[in-house]
Amino acid sequence: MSSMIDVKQLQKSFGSLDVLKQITFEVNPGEVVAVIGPSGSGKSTMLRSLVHLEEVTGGSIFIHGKPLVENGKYAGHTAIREITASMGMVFQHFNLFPHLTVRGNLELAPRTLKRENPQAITARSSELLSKVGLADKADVYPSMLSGGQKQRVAIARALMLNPDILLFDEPTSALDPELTGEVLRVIRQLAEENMTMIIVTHEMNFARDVADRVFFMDNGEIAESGTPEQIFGSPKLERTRLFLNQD
Ligand SMILES: Nc1ncnc2c1ncn2[C@@H]1O[C@H](COP(=O)(O)OP(=O)(O)OP(=O)(O)O)[C@@H](O)[C@H]1O
Repeated sequence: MSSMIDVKQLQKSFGSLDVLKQITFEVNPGEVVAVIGPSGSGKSTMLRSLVHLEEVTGGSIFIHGKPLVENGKYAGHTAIREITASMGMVFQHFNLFPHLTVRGNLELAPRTLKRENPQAITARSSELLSKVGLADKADVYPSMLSGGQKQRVAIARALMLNPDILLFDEPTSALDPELTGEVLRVIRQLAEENMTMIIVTHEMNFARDVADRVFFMDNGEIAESGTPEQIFGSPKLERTRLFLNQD
């Protein structure tokens, strides 16, 4: 089985700060990977590198076997656009466009790309808003929504271009505790539908339940990786336990 995401010796520095130190991992189709670890360990930078929101300083990223960057050398603009279009990203702070309605947020990218006719795009945005339980919010502006609703809109938006990989950067960290459940339910449903996902999260119970594998990042490295049972259950993983106990 060929891997969906193949990262080799990924390296990223900001000046003299080595944020990613030769990170290597693979993600298989349909796999859900939860990334945990202390603040500043490089989780966001790793995720953002996959969708070219950060340029790495060394190493390789292959998506579906296609090189986004190989040994530190980036593919051309067209190839980068094609490769990153197969991935959707959901951010901590939703990043919705405030001047567009919910439906406008979903339809902006597909309308700009003009790959589908407008009727097909509208049918798809309606379908995805139903999927995240917000069919009745199509015509409202983001400012009218709760944080949990905004994040569900952001997830629906990320699905509009039919990605086969979804990346989540702390999707519930900006939410009041009572609103995290509705967002986690949507992510769990996507996992049941076999969406390939990498989820950076501080929700340990969620990571334990939904992930096939857990990466524990520390100081720019994947310090430990394994099944949730291995990561959360083994007394051998001292560094991980220390972090989990702090949380
Ligand atoms: N644009 C930047 N310029 C300089 N340093 C940066 C930049 N972006 C991130 N860093 C640094 O890189 C390190 C890793 O940051 P990153 O956001 O990837 O960590 P993280 O594990 O996601 O942390 P958190 O859980 O707090 O979001 C931090 O020390 C951060 O200060």
